[in-house]
Amino acid sequence: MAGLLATAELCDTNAGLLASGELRVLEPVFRAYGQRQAFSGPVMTLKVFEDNSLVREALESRGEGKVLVVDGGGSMRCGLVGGNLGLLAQSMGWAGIVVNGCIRDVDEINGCDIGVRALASHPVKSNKRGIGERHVPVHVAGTLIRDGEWLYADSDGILVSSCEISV
Ligand SMILES: O=C([O-])CC(=O)C(=O)O
Repeated sequence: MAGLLATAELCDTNAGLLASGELRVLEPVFRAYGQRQAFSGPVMTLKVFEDNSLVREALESRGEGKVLVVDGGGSMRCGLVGGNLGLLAQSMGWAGIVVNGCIRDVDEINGCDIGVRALASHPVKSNKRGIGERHVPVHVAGTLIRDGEWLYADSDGILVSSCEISV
């Protein structure tokens, strides 16, 4: 796709970075949502548990092409992103959202011009108590992801790199 890097090609041409761990592959546990099947950008991390206050707060700021990585601890008990937050992410210029947890309002999110990856959907909303951490290293799908690293997602999978990779 124009302007986006294919993850398979990135892995083929950066075997050294893969071996050193500078380039890492998330375990293939995600479902794809949103209009953008492929997306990439610098990462902002959040660590939360069944509370999406910090997710809303992050998406209310300018995305500038960034990818919001939300480590929701893999909870299967509520959705951390819904249709309103999907629209907010789109209007604030986020490239995508990766959720280690669930989302809801799937049909609405699928209409948004962003890329979304999540473990599953769940109809229940999350708590809103403002609890969580911003910009902390997170472990998602077997992979360490640090704030400011680069994430590349397409139909084949999701990669995280310590620095931006160009072809
Ligand atoms: O606000 C929430 O909890 C998530 C949601 O339903 C939405 O974004 O529309």
